[in-house]
Amino acid sequence: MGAPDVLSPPRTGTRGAVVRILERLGEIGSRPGTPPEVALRHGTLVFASVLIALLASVWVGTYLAYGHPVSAAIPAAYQVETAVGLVVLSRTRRFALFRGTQLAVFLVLPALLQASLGGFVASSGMVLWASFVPFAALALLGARRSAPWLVAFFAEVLALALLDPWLAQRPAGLPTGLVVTFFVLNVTGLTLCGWAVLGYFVEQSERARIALEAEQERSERLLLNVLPAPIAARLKRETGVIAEHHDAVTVLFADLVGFTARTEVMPPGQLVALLDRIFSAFDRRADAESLEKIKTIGDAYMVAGGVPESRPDHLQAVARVALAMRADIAAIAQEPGCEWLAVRIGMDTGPAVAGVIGRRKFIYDLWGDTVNTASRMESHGLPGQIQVTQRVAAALGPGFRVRCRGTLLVKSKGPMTTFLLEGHDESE
Ligand SMILES: Nc1ncnc2c1ncn2[C@@H]1O[C@H](COP(=O)(O)OP(=O)(O)OP(=O)(O)O)[C@@H](O)[C@H]1O
Repeated sequence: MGAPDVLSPPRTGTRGAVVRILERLGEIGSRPGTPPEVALRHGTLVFASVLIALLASVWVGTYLAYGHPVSAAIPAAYQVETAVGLVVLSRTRRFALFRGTQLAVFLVLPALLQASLGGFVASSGMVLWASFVPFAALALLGARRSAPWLVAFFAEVLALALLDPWLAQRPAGLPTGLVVTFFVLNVTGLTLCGWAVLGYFVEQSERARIALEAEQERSERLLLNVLPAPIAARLKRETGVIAEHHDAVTVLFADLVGFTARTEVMPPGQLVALLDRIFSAFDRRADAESLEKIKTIGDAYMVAGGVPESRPDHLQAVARVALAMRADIAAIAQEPGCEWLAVRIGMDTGPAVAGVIGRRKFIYDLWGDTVNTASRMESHGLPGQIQVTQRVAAALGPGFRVRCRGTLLVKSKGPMTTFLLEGHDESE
């Protein structure tokens, strides 16, 4: 069962190239086995750090050009710190260390740069960049653990505000046009970084959501393969045993006669393939009548009607399936090498308890006298025949042809009059 294509990000064109780069970045800080959502956070910070380090070149170049090497050294220090941090991260995979230093450096450096340039106005509000820190902390650490970073940012802005009159006495003296340009750059740059990081986050979460949905759908399909839908729904809501009494159900057991003996002469692969072919045909017959396949037990097949939801025609539906199963086996037995194949079918109808028991490898099953008797009808039956109880024969109704077999001594039950279901007249 292949995963749907929606899971795969685009692999071609510019978008594909960007996705590949982002994925590589995400791998840098993640140990093998890191859950995808955690790796996503790692990748986001690495991506943001690299993006901002690249943008920092604009400030480094400009301050150098205008003769402010100390101010230029501050964004350059961020670039060096990021490069060293990434190398250490890729070697140690200690993401917490990288995260802590990145946040701290990104909180402190814009404030230092602002101070070096002469306060809020002269630096074009450089401390704005530090507002990125509480947002990043929120995304990386969650609301509670990011609170100290928010407080630290506020404290920093307050300290700079208090120091501003003093800092403003030593302005960097950059041309007004450049100061305004930097205001524009700081505001737009910060917005661009925020947008890109948020966009990356949204894109990744969307992919994770789609992957999760596909996964849920797969498990749902698997669950519905082994449990009837209403029972699966109940099992998801409730814990504990599910056992429901049903007044009227019909149970069928079908056993492949001589199959066990064949295991000694037929290659196992061939035998299993034949069993698969037969049981798949039986599955189709049960599905066609909307009956609940209960299980296979070795070379036996069990199906029931009237569970988990009651239906008035449970007996007739199971009887039709019994005849169809017998016809399927008769057809396969015509094939060369399969002449030995025959099926013995038993049926009974009446009350039963149906449900799910156990905690592991559980299945939906049925219990009670009706089930035991249906099993006995099969085990005391004849190859190629459908043996049914008197109550089945009496309730089948028009269209079904039955013949009395006689009285049998049935294990655990004593003498029982049984019947053989011979056919069904479609016209009835
Ligand atoms: N849910 C079920 N699935 C498969 N087989 C079942 C189920 N319930 C009952 N049977 C089978 O029905 C048959 C008859 O059951 P019953 O309880 O009358 O026999 P028993 O006393 O257990 O005797 P034994 O198991 O020795 O044949 C048993 O072979 C039992 O395995």
